[in-house]
Amino acid sequence: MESTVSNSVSNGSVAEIFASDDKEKAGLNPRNGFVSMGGIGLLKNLQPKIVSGDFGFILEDVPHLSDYIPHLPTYTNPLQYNPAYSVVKQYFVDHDDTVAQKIQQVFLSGSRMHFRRAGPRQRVYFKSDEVHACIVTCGGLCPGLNTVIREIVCGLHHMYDVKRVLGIVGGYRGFYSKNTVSLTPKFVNDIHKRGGTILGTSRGGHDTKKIVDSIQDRGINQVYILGGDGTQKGAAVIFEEIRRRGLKVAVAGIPKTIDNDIPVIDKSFGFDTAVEEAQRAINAAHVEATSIENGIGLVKLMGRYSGFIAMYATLASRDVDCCLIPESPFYLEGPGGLFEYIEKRLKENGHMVIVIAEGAGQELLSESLHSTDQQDASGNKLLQDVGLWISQRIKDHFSKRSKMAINLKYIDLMYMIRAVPSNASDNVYCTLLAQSAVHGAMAGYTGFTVGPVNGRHAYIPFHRIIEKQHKVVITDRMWARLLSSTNQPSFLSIKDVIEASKTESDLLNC
Ligand SMILES: Nc1ncnc2c1ncn2[C@@H]1O[C@H](COP(=O)(O)OP(=O)(O)O)[C@@H](O)[C@H]1O
Ligand SMILES: O=P(O)(O)OC[C@H]1O[C@](O)(COP(=O)(O)O)[C@@H](O)[C@@H]1O
Ligand SMILES: [Mg+2]
Repeated sequence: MESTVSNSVSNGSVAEIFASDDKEKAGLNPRNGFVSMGGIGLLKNLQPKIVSGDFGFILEDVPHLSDYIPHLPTYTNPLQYNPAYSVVKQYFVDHDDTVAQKIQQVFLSGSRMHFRRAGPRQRVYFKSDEVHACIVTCGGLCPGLNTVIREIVCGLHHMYDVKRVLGIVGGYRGFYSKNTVSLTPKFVNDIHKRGGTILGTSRGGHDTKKIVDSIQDRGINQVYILGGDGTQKGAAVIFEEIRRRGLKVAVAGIPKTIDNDIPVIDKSFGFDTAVEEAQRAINAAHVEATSIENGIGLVKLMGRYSGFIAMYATLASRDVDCCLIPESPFYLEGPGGLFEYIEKRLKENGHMVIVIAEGAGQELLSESLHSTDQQDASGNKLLQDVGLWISQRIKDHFSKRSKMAINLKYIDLMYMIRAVPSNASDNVYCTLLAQSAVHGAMAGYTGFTVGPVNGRHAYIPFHRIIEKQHKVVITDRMWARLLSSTNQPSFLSIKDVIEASKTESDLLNC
């Protein structure tokens, strides 16, 4: 790969080019595109590692321990002698291997953003007996957390002969306020069959100094952090503090979000399991609705700011007549509103199924319930129960203003879909994530989140994961597919469409 940084260097190794403290001395000018982090002022020192090549090729690289620790020794990767791997053709990922962010491209136009491809490297930056790893899980539950924990422990042990892995109990605050647990392959053997996280989790409690002190005091040199957007923000701050102290500690993030709200990656683990689990409730709602005159089955699903679970569960089921998500505003009364649509559907079919994401219609609730701006310990807005509210509004409307007698059954599925163990495909996905994270840390990469981009696992710098939330784009084809599958009105005004197009171009630019 012919690579240049601001037109001034070519043919250099990426890690060499960005032995970062030298880059200003060398007169290089990596693109100074630091992003706004929403409250993480500390990250202002972190500069993206950008390498440009021919024909608009851009590699957005991840940090490496050798960026800030000179003369680090390297070692032959022990996988070279592992009978399972040594027979695999091209087992090691080449230094120049990258993954394209977009596979669909307008001919010869624009830049082509790439990430570093995940996987084992020929040389590693840790000796097996030197590694002291730890794993922590933060934020809400998600199917697959235990599988990732298991596979990090087993991957370190079986592939790299690493014996010392600590479990940090109870999320970030566990670093400084709880005892740790020693994780061995035997200890984690069966945990993928259980929902939740064997390590426990929490919100809030992110104290950077105390966490990094604990890492330093315990002699930990690889930190695996499982969590959603909030957790990855926390991981980015931890990484920066570790780098400031000049510690040889690799920080690897594994994205966890049942809402699928993390950008760049194709999909988050546990999402498929959640969608599958939602099918059972939608089926139940459908059975209830079809068994009684003018039956309405209403199912509330998770999705704080992103309606992916509701959208995919609806598309998968085909029994849903209306899907309401946070990204698509709707209204109740008058022509084109929800009540009118319900009446029409009941007249046509005699029953109806509605799926609603927890974050949908919050602006309508605030108008009628005078909401207070309460937050959870992590600073996430606490939402009002849209399911109960809308059930009541529908009942009131049909009892008072319409002559139609309805029978509404409300199923709140919120926590049911995230406490279950992960399904087969999520288990495989979790295994790949865990192994990619282990390979990356062993190879000395740090300050990265791992995840599939167009089907290939890649190392993605933290700032790309946390700068925006991944949301359903309602001017996109997927939402159009949903509308044509349910036949529901779009509820959109011209103003909403313009707003949505703006969001779409923001997302495309991220
Ligand atoms: N901006 C931030 N900076 C540092 N830590 C954060 C930040 N946002 C969230 N965290 C921490 O990350 C953890 C999980 O965040 P939370 O938003 O609850 O869940 P999730 O990671 O699933 O989005 C919490 O311990 C929280 O304190
Ligand atoms: O676990 P809590 O605090 O009740 O929070 C529920 C929230 O957790 C989620 O399941 C996931 O949120 P995170 O990914 O931020 O952890 C949301 O869908 C939901 O709003
Ligand atoms: Mg979150």
